[in-house]
Amino acid sequence: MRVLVFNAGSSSLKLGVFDGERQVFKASFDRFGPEGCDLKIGGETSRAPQPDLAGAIAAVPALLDRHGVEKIDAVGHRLAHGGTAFTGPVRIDDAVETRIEALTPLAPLHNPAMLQAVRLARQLWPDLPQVAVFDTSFHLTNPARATTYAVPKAWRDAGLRRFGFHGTSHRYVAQRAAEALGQDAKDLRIVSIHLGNGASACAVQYGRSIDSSMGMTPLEGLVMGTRSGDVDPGAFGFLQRELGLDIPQIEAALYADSGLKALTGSADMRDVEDRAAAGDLEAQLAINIYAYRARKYLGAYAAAMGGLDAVVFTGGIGENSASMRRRICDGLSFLGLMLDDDLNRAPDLTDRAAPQIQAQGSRVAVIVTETAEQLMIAREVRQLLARRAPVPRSIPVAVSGRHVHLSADAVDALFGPGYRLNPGAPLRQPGNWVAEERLSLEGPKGRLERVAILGPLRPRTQIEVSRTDSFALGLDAPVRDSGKLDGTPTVRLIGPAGQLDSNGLIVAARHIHTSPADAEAMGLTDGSLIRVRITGASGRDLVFDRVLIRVAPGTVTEMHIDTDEANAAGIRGAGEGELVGTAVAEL
Ligand SMILES: Nc1ncnc2c1ncn2[C@@H]1O[C@H](COP(=O)(O)OP(=O)(O)O)[C@@H](O)[C@H]1O
Ligand SMILES: CC(=O)OP(=O)(O)O
Ligand SMILES: [Mg+2]
Repeated sequence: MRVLVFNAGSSSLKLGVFDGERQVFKASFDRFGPEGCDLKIGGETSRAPQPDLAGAIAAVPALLDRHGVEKIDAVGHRLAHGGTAFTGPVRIDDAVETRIEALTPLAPLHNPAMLQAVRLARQLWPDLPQVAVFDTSFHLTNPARATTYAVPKAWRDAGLRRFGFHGTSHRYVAQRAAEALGQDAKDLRIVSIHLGNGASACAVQYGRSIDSSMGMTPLEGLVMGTRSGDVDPGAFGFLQRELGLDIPQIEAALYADSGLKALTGSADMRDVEDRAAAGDLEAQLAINIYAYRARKYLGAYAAAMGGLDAVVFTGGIGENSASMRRRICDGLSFLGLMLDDDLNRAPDLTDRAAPQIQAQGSRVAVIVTETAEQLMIAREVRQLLARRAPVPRSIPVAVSGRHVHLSADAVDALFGPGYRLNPGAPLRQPGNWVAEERLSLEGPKGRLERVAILGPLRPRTQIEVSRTDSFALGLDAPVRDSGKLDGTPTVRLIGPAGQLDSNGLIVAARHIHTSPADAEAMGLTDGSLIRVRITGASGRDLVFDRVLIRVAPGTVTEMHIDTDEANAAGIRGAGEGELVGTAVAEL
């Protein structure tokens, strides 16, 4: 299948034609100005007359004609804002186009050009499938504590929340970094730093985005080409009182006349670096501000994830500016992150290489790689068009009350050296049981008594509670997949023979255990995320999105939810779920 991809950014238009994974045509327009722009085709750069993005998009049909690009089977489009409505790629029809248009005020620098590309392509190829891929959807896994602004409820009810952008890029480079390290992204805590004209950092914890520096709009966070990134919201009142500016004026200036452009007169990091090297003090300050902001987010995300395994740089600046990478990473040896200057100087990024540039002995890997938004969009288009609808079937639902999995050391500490737990009632998953023994949990706020212990023993102690329980304990338990325990809070376990302070306190992410045969029959694969409708006698039916599929031989198909989720769906003990759709895949 040949897929044409439009990636309209805020300062460039990138085009790609992909035959499967192979890119057969590549072009980009950038550095727009009144006298035209740079047009890159393959590796050749020439000047073209288009002064802006709109002109470049209008010039695409002639460009494709000139280069004999034909026999396209589908078209993919990058869209910046998908709100909460678009959780993954979607076939574009009139209704989808209207919904995308409604989101334009939230991405005024991006959605208009992107929509222009959509309209042009739908006009040119009315019979081809057209697919929108959204920057925001990768970040829909962010927990509420990351997406919620502390503002009046009426504002939040109206939709004010954080989203995050550059999701296609963060997803690709995090995955690429994991591959380069020979590890599974599900075992890594990665900070992805995309520094293009727009810039954002993203915390990718065990394969999922848990936070990113852009917010409701692509204005929050890092310093960018023409955007401010973080500013005190108190600035709005100040600017109105002191300069008589109204909100549209302030907003327009924060999007288009701030960032590097405001600090130096040029939005282009190449110019800023050249001027700084020639002794320009404003350019030097701009570089310092830019790097300092990025370094702060890097440190913040290491803290948010409870540790850091890898940092990956991408985007025009992240890929090409060794000095910016150096400045961002300086002073982070306390995190175990040290750069190697020689490796950093000129990493070879050809053929999607992802070289490591950390120093010997650095605990944190540092990777540079070219982003591949167009390739990812082409993949998403192929996958969406090939996707077999999941085969609906009913799935038994089990409600997991609070429980603990203990290590052998923990059993010794709590029940006495050499103690063996007594297996009681068997669980549905073969080989698993509830022990006859119980223990207590204690946190700074309170205590939970008679907590169940599940066997067999595990290499690491893991304590699974509901969100409500975590507040009763006074601890902030993160939502995690089983076994992903680094950086989790410590809780006191109290047994008859002793007590033990152990980390490993989590709220278990909802999931479905299934066997390879059942997964095949349902059209599902390990690691995919699906949507399940829970039906019960209570009439409080609920659709759970993003339920993780865990395929393993010898398992009985069963969905596990916690007591908070069960209460919300009005089920007790056990219930039934029905597979109703597939959500976006994770990394
Ligand atoms: N060699 C380089 N050194 C420093 N910055 C560079 C270099 N090459 C490109 N850049 C910067 O990359 C930014 C554009 O990034 P890019 O990812 O292409 O933009 P977009 O967000 O529009 O896709 C510009 O600020 C440009 O100056
Ligand atoms: C969302 C965003 O900022 O995109 P870009 O970097 O292409 O401007
Ligand atoms: Mg970009």
